[in-house]
Amino acid sequence: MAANPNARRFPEGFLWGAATAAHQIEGSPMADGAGPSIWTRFAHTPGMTVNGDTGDVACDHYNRWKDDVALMASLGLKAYRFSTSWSRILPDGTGRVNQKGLDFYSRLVDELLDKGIEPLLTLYHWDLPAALDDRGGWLNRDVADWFAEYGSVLYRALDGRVKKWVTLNEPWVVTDGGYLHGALAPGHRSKYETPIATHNLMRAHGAAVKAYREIGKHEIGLVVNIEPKYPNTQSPEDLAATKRAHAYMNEQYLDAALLGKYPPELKNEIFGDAWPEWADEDYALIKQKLDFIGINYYTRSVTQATDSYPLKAGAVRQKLGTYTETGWEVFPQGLTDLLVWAKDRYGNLPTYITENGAAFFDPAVAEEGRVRDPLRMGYLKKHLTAIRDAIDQGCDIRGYMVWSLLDNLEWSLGFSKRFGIVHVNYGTQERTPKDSARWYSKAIETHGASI
Ligand SMILES: N#[N+]C[C@@H]1[C@@H](O)[C@H](O)[C@@H](O)[C@@H]2O[C@H]12
Repeated sequence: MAANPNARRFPEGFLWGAATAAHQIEGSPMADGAGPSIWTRFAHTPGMTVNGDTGDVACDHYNRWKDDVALMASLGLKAYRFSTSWSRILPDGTGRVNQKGLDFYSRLVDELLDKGIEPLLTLYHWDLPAALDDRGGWLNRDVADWFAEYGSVLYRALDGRVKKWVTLNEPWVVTDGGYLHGALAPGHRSKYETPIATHNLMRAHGAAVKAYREIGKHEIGLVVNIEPKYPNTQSPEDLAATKRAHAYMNEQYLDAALLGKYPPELKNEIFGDAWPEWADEDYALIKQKLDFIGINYYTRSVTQATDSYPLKAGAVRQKLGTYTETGWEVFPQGLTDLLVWAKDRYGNLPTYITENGAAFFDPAVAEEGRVRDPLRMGYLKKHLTAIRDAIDQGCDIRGYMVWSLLDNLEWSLGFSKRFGIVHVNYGTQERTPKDSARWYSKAIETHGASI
């Protein structure tokens, strides 16, 4: 009997989209009165990025935004997740509003709506105003008020046209990369600063949600990157290491936001005396009702005990695994496992997969204008199937944003890794939809039946 094509359709209202971030695609970081961000400074610091790549031009989206929205519409996208640059809106981080910066995002939102594409706006995707970093940035408790002020400017200007807001993108990466290991802006390497940055990020998240409840009338949530940890062996050491890694990456931020507490492993097994005691009112600020959570999923980690600092846990490369250009194992089952874990732990909140995708070596644009990227198509197919499986297990998954719409600036990796379903020629800025974009368009058109 022929398979029922509707058997694999996604639920009615499932939101199909793509994601980007301001610093990674916009370029023109100082245009029209904008102030520098920590990434403007970090990328211009010799040795901090591959080939010294910066966001000075990136995908020139700041100038090409209208054509990029037309491209999204041609692909049939129903939603577009993007971030706003805090220092375009508030060049000094607080106080004076740069109207030209606000106008850029207002025009972008109107164009998206005109094309029938729902905007999902992320307030913070790693590009803290340099002026605030000079005042301590995420290490200064005042940052919660600064962030709420920034969010409020945007809420007042855009709420109603924007109906899905995100406070933070991946706070774990902000702290682990920017404060513990120094691989990302602002490039600090301190076991003592990391918990403080974490806590202030979560206080800022809470303050921004509170401000939204006073101004906004729609939905707001938090986006986290989580990665399932599977023990390499059943030895006590590997099991304990896996538990630590899971608490540090997967439980830490959602527990704070949704349960009003941090996992005990953070103080007892990872940070020790570097983990301060926080006041109860901080937890009350952090734990705000959320309308949804966003999960960014890329890979899993088979975990073993190591002497890594301070986690004492590390990933084991799988001999039979398939790996992406960023060294991440392709493991779609991990997405299903994680979604079920989050449902069971946090009570099946409405959830969006706010990022999922892969960097593979893509061939150049062929003469006939094609970019053949079968590995990326296979990755997307497997992970959308994994989401479908999670939905069948009762998870309330509301949408999927492929990372990324465009090849773009991959932070410290510069332009060396391509995640886009659309190829970008950085010399000419020409956009060319890859085979994966055409495949994704069909998936959207058939609501998943063609996957
Ligand atoms: N690396 N990588 C790809 C992707 C990155 O480009 C995004 O900005 C982050 O939100 C998240 O880390 C994922």
